[in-house]
Amino acid sequence: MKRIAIAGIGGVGGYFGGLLARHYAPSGEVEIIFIARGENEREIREHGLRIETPQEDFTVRPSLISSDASQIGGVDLLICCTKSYDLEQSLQQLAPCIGPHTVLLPLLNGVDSRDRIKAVYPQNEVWDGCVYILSRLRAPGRVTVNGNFGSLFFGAAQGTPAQLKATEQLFKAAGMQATLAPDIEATIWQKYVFISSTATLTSYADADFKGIVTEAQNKELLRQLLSEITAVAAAKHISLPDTVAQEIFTRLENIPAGATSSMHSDFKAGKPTEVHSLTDYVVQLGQQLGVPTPTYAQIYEALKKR
Ligand SMILES: NC(=O)C1=CN([C@@H]2O[C@H](COP(=O)(O)OP(=O)(O)OC[C@H]3O[C@@H](n4cnc5c(N)ncnc54)[C@H](OP(=O)(O)O)[C@@H]3O)[C@@H](O)[C@H]2O)C=CC1
Ligand SMILES: CC(C)(CO)C(=O)C(=O)O
Repeated sequence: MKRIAIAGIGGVGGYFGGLLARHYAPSGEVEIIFIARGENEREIREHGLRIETPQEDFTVRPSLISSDASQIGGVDLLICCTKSYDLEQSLQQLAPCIGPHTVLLPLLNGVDSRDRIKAVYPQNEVWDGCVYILSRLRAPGRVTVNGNFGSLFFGAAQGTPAQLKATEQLFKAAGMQATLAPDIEATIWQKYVFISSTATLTSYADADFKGIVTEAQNKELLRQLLSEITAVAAAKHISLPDTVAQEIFTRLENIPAGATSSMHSDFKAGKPTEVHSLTDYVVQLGQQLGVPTPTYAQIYEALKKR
């Protein structure tokens, strides 16, 4: 992997792309390309990308930053970090970067990104991935990370094993907590069960993560959402640990005070949201698989009107 592009320099792309740029861009050992637009692109080009974490603050400069795919040309790995509702448009726009050997790796929340990418680029190798991080683009060129976790899982059932292994080493050398997951489908579903249920409920109840486990009515709604989504996963033959729901309650109890899901932050800010991929998708899948999801359906109807 000699040319790696990160599409979408927001909370996720800024943090993980930033770690790659810090390690590889100065030597040029691997070219790290940021695909960003608007004020964010201008600010990063002029002053670099500032990353603020609880441990350290630093500024990185990528090898190249652009919104113009024809200026970038072909890349070996394209890491997709847009929001779900921007996935297809960004992929179409990035056609000049995607040659026959380009591998694509989505890090979006959701379980259908790989299929959606395959629908646009059926010939390409597409991996799958997910991240655990609390990170926001606070201002153009400035990413802030909250909490002491920031991990990335990736893998592919039909990927090239040597390339997957080499990429894990490349990520780790850059200081990323990256894991090549043996069963990536189960890994992204485990993340999905967490984020779908909590993003749906934090948005609906207008409460942060702590608020949905401390308030009795919210706690009951969370139990119902978890029971519905795990039934959908089981009907899809996804092997999740029996403890998945309990682990989510434990994780929520240990999350920093005031922290909330990115979907809840987007609802509060009046921005577009990922409600389709995080809430409605479970209802749709439930209907296809004959699994009732009444709590999801009722909350989706309410969120749709906001
Ligand atoms: N933030 C977090 O802590 C976490 C987020 N996630 C998931 O990761 C994904 C990304 O989230 P997040 O990083 O928060 O999102 P952000 O909105 O912070 O970042 C996405 C970026 O992509 C840019 N973008 C979209 N289309 C294009 C394009 N065609 N060309 C260039 N740039 C483009 C957007 O630009 P513009 O603003 O101009 O639209 C924006 O800067 C989501 O699926 C989210 O659910 C997962 C775990 C944690
Ligand atoms: C819950 C969290 C912060 C975990 O990574 C997340 O994925 C999100 O807010 O989108």
